[in-house]
Amino acid sequence: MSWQAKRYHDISCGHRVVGHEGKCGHLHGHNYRVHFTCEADELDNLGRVIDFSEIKSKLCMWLEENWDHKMLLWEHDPVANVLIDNTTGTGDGTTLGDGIVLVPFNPTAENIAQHLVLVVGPQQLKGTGIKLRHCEVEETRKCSAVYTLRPQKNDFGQIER
Ligand SMILES: Nc1nc2c(c(=O)[nH]1)N=C([C@H](O)[C@H](O)COP(=O)(O)OP(=O)(O)OP(=O)(O)O)CN2
Repeated sequence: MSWQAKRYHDISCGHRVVGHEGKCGHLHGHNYRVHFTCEADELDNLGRVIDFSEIKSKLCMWLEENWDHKMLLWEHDPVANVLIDNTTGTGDGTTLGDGIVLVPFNPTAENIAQHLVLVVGPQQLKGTGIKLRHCEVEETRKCSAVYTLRPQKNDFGQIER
């Protein structure tokens, strides 16, 4: 038996998809909606998977602090390498390199969802006994991608949820 608790969060990010056949290879942005699904085998003594406010503080706030209003670029993207070290002033106290976040993947919705489940979830939920099982990343209200953590077998061949 398992339970799931869900919360979504909205952020705005720039990105580009390296090698895209069409317009998505250009620098552009989205109002992303990210849906987090947390899972537990047991409920706590109040009957919760995890308090909704903890999903907010641990996962939604991670998005807010790390990615919101930033430009997500693949670390191997040649455009990123031009921008990241660029200290050319823009006249308002910022530089062209400000707000660039290098990520270790081409920033499609699929790769963003996978990174959140495999890297950010375990880091942010460490010690809680809760898993980030599933993440859906909406680029627009029409289009989204989903990554789901599959149950794995332990050394005894038992399914570990
Ligand atoms: N499977 C995926 N396909 C695409 C992704 C992605 O992350 N995963 N990303 C993009 C682009 O980022 C693009 O901005 C979105 O593309 P698209 O839906 O074609 O464009 P619009 O939102 O402008 O939709 P219109 O209906 O054409 O206005 C592309 N594909």
